[in-house]
Amino acid sequence: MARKTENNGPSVSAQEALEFHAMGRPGKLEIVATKPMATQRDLSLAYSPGVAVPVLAIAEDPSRAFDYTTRGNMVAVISNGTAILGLGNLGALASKPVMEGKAVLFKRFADVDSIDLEVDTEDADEFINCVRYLGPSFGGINLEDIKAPECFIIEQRLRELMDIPVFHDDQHGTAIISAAGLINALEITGRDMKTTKMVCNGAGAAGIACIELMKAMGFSPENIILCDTKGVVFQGRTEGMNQWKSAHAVKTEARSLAEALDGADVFLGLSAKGALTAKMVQSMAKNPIIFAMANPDPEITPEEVAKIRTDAIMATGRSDYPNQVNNVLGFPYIFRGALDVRATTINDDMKIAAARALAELARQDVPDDVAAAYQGNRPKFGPSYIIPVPFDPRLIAAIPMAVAKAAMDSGVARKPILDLDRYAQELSARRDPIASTLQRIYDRVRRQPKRIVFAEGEEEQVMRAAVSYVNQRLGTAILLGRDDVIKENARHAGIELNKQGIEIINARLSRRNSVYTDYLYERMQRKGFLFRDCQRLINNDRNHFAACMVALGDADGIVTGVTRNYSTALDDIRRVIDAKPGHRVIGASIVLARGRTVIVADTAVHDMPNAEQIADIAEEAAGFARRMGYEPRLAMLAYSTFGHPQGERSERVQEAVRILDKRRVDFEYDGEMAADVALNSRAMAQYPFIRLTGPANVLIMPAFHSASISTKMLQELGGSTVIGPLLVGLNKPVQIVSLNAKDSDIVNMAAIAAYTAGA
Ligand SMILES: NC(=O)C1=CN([C@@H]2O[C@H](COP(=O)(O)OP(=O)(O)OC[C@H]3O[C@@H](n4cnc5c(N)ncnc54)[C@H](OP(=O)(O)O)[C@@H]3O)[C@@H](O)[C@H]2O)C=CC1
Ligand SMILES: CC(=O)C(=O)O
Ligand SMILES: [Mg+2]
Repeated sequence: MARKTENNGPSVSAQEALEFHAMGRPGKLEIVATKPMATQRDLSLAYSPGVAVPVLAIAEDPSRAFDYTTRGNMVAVISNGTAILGLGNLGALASKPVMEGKAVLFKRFADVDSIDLEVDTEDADEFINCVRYLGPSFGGINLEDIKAPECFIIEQRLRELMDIPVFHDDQHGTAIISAAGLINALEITGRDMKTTKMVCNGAGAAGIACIELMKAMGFSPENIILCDTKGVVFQGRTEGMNQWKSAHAVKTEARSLAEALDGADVFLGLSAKGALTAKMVQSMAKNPIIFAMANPDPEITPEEVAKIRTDAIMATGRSDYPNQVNNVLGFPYIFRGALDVRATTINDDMKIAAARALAELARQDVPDDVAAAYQGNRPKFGPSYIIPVPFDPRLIAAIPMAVAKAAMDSGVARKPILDLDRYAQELSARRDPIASTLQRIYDRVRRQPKRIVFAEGEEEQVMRAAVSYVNQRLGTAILLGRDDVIKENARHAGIELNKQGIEIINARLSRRNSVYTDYLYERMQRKGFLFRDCQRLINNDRNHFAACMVALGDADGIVTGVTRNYSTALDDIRRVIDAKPGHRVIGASIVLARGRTVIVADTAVHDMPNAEQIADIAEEAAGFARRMGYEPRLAMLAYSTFGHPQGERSERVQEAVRILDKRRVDFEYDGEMAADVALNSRAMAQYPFIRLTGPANVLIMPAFHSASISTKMLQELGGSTVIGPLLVGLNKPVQIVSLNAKDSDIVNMAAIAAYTAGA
């Protein structure tokens, strides 16, 4: 069953899907220990006798389970497989791939630990009894793919029996996401909820929950017609009814989906593949809103709709079309927020808050790192972009925050969050380990804001970075460039520069122009530069102008690099700014990998340093590590460890270690050693004389090529996040980004420049 689509998104074949699930360890999940289990002592702590201590503590005070066990961050995804996606009742075992999938999405998107449980019964009471006793294991229960009407009874009963959130994702997750998409689609088509006519096809778990939420949000009950396999759910109908359908039965002459849809504004499809025909779409109102959400195949495809109407807003549940209205946008983040306040339940206020936050996100300008989630096609709020994609990195901060606040306001939070700013930062840190390292830097810069000059002010990503710098309250952003060009480029890119904290300076027209020229000439006159050469550099080269601004105190730091290669930009800057007295300029990169942070140097300046220079690099890097908040344990790396195997390259490193010995530096260091010895305590244990007290957190490379190659490989193959190279040792804060830097990279570098300006 090869799936072909006419869009740019991923399209997968059946074979690919099977191979994906079978490759390596079958399935999509494994359990990883969070504590070391290497020694006898570890065993004594983790298991008998040590484990008895938290047991007794929890027996005395059950809330301690959140401190000593996984409970507070653990959600069970539970199904009996009676409504697997839109595939029908295929049983508990067959539902396992979907449930494993939901569990990994919890982890990937919101750092919620999750496990799937497939319960092999269709009997509601048996199912309830199975789940109700699992409460102590979990912080929340996500029910999935259980068919209506049993799902309503099961969820209702479990909510009564359990004191943790029980949330049937197909009901409420779907309702929240469709509500968010619909809020925006109504806005774009100029409709009012109260008068919008909607037809919901599918009167099961998802359909019923969706229209309940829509009504709670302001849709008029008489304007919503519900349909199922028997047609319209009208007042007086007896066939195929249940109490949940009856609650939404309306007085209408319409009996079929086709009749109901005549003139309707909105179609919500939560039924089955192919349920909506071209003819029905034809009969809908102007600018119809069509959410064909059946999975994996929608009620009608976007291609089919496009053939007959060009005025429709079209969404499906799939990731390979625009406007994916799928509950994956909700459940990870909703549980994140609920867990973080130890909510007893997920109530309507929390659901509506999530829907509104999601809708709001789609209306905001999309920054560079978010554009990457959209394959670089920066979307603009409109018919093809009514809702963010699941990979949108803003979701992790926005949705849990809204949910947690709503939980606190509605009185269901057992552990209210007192510092919401800190919570926002913690949420961002969950998405990307870099965020927690940067958090401290951002915090301090906010307390001591700085004026940063963005030397390439005419570039779009630089303007975005400047706006973000100011919006994040980090200080003033100075954009260097021609005023008219900057304004035109900003207008074209939809960037609002007209705000306090953003200044534009045109080097040629600046009243400081002659002062800077004199300053540069003073420095360069004996290095082959005439006055007019300096004048030209100040007029035309923004790196020189920016460097003079900082050198003469008109700004606190510089960010540059998106239009020049690294070494050219550094040469420009070095004409104006020297090394700090007694220091050597180096490049240091911060590498975040598997929860560890290491600083690698020199990643930018010295090609093949001699022993003296390697020792200097080590000192600079150690100082940098301290300024970043790490107590340095520094490994002088080579291909050999303590003399084996011998080689000329290693001798230079050995010599550098001896130089550091003589200098009596005040940090831990040792070498020469191979990278595995430096980073792995077991490998390190083979050298009992080693002077490091633990695995190294600063790695000094023997040469530029090994530094550059290893950090780039870590980034590309190891999935590590690398910040840098950061310039260290200059007398003034300057950071040079890479040519392909995104706005978020530029803001980080600006923040680091501002941070070092205060150091
Ligand atoms: N995009 C998303 O995020 C989500 C999408 N869905 C999709 O919604 C669909 C329903 O799921 P769910 O509510 O959990 O399942 P349920 O089994 O609880 O309900 C299915 C409902 O669909 C109706 N139905 C089935 N086929 C048709 C048809 N051809 N025409 C009209 N109605 C039909 C059934 O009618 P009857 O009552 O007469 O049997 C029933 O009311 C699935 O395709 C699923 O993939 C679900 C959750 C999330
Ligand atoms: C997305 C989802 O949960 C479903 O289709 O059932
Ligand atoms: Mg589902």
